[in-house]
Amino acid sequence: MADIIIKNAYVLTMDPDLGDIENGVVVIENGLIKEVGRSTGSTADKIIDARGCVVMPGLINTHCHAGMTLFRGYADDMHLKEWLEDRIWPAEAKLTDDDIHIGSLLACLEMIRSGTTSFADMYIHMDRVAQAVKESGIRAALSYGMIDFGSKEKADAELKEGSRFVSQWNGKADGRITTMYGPHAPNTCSREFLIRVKEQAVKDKIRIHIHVLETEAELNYMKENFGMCSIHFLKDIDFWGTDVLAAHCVWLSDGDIKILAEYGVNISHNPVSNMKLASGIAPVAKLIASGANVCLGTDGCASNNNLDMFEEMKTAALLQKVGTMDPTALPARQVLEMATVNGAKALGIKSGVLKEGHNADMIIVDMRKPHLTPLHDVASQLVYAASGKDVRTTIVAGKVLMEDFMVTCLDEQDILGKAVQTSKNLASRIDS
Ligand SMILES: N[C@@H](CCSC[C@H]1O[C@@H](n2cnc3c(=O)[nH]cnc32)[C@H](O)[C@@H]1O)C(=O)O
Ligand SMILES: [Zn+2]
Repeated sequence: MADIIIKNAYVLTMDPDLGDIENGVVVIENGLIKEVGRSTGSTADKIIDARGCVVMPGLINTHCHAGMTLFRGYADDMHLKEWLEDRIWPAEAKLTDDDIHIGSLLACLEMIRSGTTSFADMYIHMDRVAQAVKESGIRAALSYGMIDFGSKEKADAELKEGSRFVSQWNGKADGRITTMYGPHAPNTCSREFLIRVKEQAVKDKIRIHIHVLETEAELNYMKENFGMCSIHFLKDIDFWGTDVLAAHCVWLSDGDIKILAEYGVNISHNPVSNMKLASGIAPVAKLIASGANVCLGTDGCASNNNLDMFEEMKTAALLQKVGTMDPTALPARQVLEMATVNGAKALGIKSGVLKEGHNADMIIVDMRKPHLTPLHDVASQLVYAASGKDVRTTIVAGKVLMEDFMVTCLDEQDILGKAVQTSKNLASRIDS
């Protein structure tokens, strides 16, 4: 007997062979998808009737700083450099383990509510982020963010903590937690340090998550200090590969795009953050055309200011269209691929598609709403008309984390109360 059968659903499998199944079933057993099709002979403990709904792979947020939910609305309308150096970094210096735990639980709640089933995170106090992931039931690829600013002492300490985190948490929570190495960026980490991190990551068979060319200032800094941009610089030190997740990649030349595609680098596009911080427009259409794996992230809540991947999908499509002055750029299906299949590839997880043998990570979106009526094209509706608030049910590893808009995995009211209190206490500590 299976665990769950979802029936009467429009099944958006995101699998090129299976395609969309207009009135289909999904069968879940032992955390995995057992069957996807028009009907099933199986029976299950739990039957979910998804009439009028779409069942689809859960969305994968490939660039996040979950603990930063506590800074939602704390520092807006600023340039990245001042935003980080004058507001965010001094505030982060006052964050405690408990703060990060509550902030991460809040992030998990928000993601589960808005249809995200996996996220990639780079932050500090990562044990408590991992604890929040473990408790909530969501899936995540976690990294301790490392910055050395050219100091050998700092480099040693950061790599030690990064490695400790990897060895402590990789594969934990029944495999829902994977880990990555998180060197912050080419302009905050030294060349020597980046080389060491890459060596360690290869040795440990662990992926890498890094910010690359988010701003024009980084491009100028790299040119001044190394006579080349970050893409060529990282090529020069043998950093690139399919094991790397590079966030942002806004300031690329055509030559850079070729390099990223050639090395099979995974690129997390984060359009809302890029627009809010006025960082620029990443050449996503060109990257995809060149064969690069482009996925989608929200970035942290201090530069977004929410974790709604539906909003991110719509923004990605619109930004590419206006950026290239071409309304055919980044069509709805392609954006959905970025947020599902491509994200899974970037994190190295067997999710992002509804297919037998894959992780049972999926969401049910309720389409019986005024703003989702009439329904001519499901992909178009999901990207251009829906929002995270339309997600009715969220399932990760075969466990129902939210059902009929009720979060079942965490005590939502308790976390909301604690988050308010935590951010108040934090604000007064920052001011003192
Ligand atoms: N171990 C490091 C922290 C690095 S964590 C990752 C860092 O990325 C920062 N961050 C968040 N969003 C962005 C962004 O858009 N660009 C660059 N950095 C960001 C975040 O605030 C955090 O400080 C230290 O002790 O300073
Ligand atoms: Zn970031």
